[in-house]
Amino acid sequence: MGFKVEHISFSYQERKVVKDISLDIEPGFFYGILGPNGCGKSTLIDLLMGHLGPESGAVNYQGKNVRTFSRAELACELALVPQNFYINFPFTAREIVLMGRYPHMPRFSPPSSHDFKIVDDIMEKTGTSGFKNRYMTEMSGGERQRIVFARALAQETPVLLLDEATSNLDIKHTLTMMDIVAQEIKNKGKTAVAVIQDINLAAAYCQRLIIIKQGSIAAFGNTDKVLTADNIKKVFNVDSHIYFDSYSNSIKVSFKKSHEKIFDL
Ligand SMILES: Nc1ncnc2c1ncn2[C@@H]1O[C@H](COP(=O)(O)OP(=O)(O)OP(=O)(O)O)[C@@H](O)[C@H]1O
Repeated sequence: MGFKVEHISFSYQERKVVKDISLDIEPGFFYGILGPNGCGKSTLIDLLMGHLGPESGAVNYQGKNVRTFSRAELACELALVPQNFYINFPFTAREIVLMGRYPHMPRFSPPSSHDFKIVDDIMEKTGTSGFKNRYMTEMSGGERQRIVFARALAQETPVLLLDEATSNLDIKHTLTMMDIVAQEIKNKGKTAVAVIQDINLAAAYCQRLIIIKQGSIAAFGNTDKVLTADNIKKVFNVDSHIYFDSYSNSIKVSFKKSHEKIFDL
């Protein structure tokens, strides 16, 4: 059933940043959210997660208002890789990934051998085993981001929400993370909704795009239908050329720089 978002609006103080958004997010697809800085992408993720409540309209998940789920219930359904993850307590990387198992553990019970196996398998898969005993407070931004991704996988939820989850990652780890998300969708029928700044990365992985401009939906649909030069111009005010790239087997966007050639490259 997925998410049914019905006419939601949200303001910070007096300023409306989400304006009458309606969306159906069907299970089993990779959705990308694109749009300029400050257009409301992270706020939309917070509304989907139930962290924020809309001032009008509703976010329904599996036919029920997301705000009526308990925190524990939601943690078994939705896992978030946030844009920023701050921690000042010296947990090790493995302890953080193990936190992804908490929603599945009976109250006051220690983690089982099954929980530890899931954690260790996921750390292996995400290439994070090498620093499992290191403190999160002593890791680089990209290393921390990979651990928070591993924690979200350990939660074993049907839905993954990613808010610029690859922003600190090098190209190898970016592709690894996106491949893992795509496999989770294909093999386990999961749903992913990812805020992505890199339009070409979204084009390569996302089956459907939600393009936002100033808090409203500018375009929504299959990537090959909505990723057009017209939409990019309308939303980002940038000229572009869209083509199919057989090497990456995906749509690519080439952007026009300023009209004057600045340097000879
Ligand atoms: N806690 C807050 N209080 C007041 N205004 C906020 C708050 N959080 C965000 N905003 C404002 O709401 C608008 C939407 O913010 P949001 O973080 O959703 O944008 P975004 O599309 O995710 O941006 P970016 O691409 O820069 O991450 C922005 O103008 C931002 O300044």
